Amino acid sequence: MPAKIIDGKAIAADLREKIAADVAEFHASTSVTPHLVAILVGDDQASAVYVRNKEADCAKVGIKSTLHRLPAETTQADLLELIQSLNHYPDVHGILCQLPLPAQIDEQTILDSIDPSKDVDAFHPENVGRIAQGRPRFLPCTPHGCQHLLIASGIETKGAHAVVLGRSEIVGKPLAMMLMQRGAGGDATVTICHSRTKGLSEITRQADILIAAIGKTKFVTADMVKPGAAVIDVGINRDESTGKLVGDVDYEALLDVASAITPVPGGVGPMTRAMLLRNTLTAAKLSR
Ligand SMILES: NC(=O)C1=CN([C@@H]2O[C@H](COP(=O)(O)OP(=O)(O)OC[C@H]3O[C@@H](n4cnc5c(N)ncnc54)[C@H](OP(=O)(O)O)[C@@H]3O)[C@@H](O)[C@H]2O)C=CC1
Ligand SMILES: Nc1nc(=O)c2c([nH]1)NC[C@@H]1CN(c3ccc(C(=O)N[C@@H](CCC(=O)O)C(=O)O)cc3)C=[N+]21
Repeated sequence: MPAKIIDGKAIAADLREKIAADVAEFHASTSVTPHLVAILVGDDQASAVYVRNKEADCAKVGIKSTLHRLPAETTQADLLELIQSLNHYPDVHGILCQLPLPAQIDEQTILDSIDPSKDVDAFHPENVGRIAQGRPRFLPCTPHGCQHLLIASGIETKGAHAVVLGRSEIVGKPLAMMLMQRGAGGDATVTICHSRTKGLSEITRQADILIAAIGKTKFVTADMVKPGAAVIDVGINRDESTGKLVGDVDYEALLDVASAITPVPGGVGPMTRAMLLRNTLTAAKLSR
């Protein structure tokens, strides 16, 4: 039987409807419009896709959004100054600084400078620590999106072997942490793989749930997947020849192996954006 295609676009649209209602209710009782500020330094490709859709998403749910586009040669001091001013500005509830940043800027310094109560990416060490301890303020958008896709598709994480490919601070590491936590969308037995992992395909073949977040086109092939596994493809890569967006897994081949799979586009990407809206509302509530 061909894999069930997990429709991230539709699941994200459902989430947005709920968020729009919550934003309206919050506004009715406080007169506050949640406000998200995104900062894009230079023009990374994946970031450009993200930015393109973010503004429209915000408008759909009644969230105000502002984009600061800074040139690729922006200095760290200038970026820090902008973030400091946004930290102090009461009308700004969420701050997101797009990664990666140009080489002259130290990412950790920048992420550490964002007020943790406005940190809608959940990248600040205080927020990461809270996630690790199982008492989150914000959940990171992409991992939360993946987890929600599993829950909404009825894929049991409890007791499942989840294999996460990739250990980045933005996707792999926090996702592994969340899948391991007690409760809904958690209670999985988690293995994390990275570029130094030996015998990768033996490990991926043990996965009931396989999550690919490595940034390599069609890296996960059919022989790496156990028949019946659920596959979540986080990758957003540009296919050199067609110019289209493609994931980290060989989607066509996996349709005959997996029990469920997310497409790219239309899988995790829209979920990331929906979770960002949710976090912006949470940040606005925190500011009261
Ligand atoms: N859909 C969405 O909403 C989002 C999508 N993305 C996409 O997800 C992908 C991953 O992003 P991100 O986590 O930021 O990427 P990073 O480049 O930060 O991390 C990639 C990870 O993959 C590992 N890796 C690389 N090559 C291999 C290999 N051959 N075998 C095993 N592991 C490998 C790396 O290992 P090591 O640590 O050893 O270097 C690293 O841990 C990208 O395509 C990105 O565009 C990202 C964010 C959101
Ligand atoms: N601080 C920070 N936080 C991030 O969360 C972050 C980041 N920096 N840098 C870049 C990556 C990448 N990322 C994407 C999110 C959604 C889509 C997305 O919406 N994808 C659509 C594509 C739709 C289209 O083609 O326009 C889809 O997959 O269906 C893509 C990429 C977030 N990231």
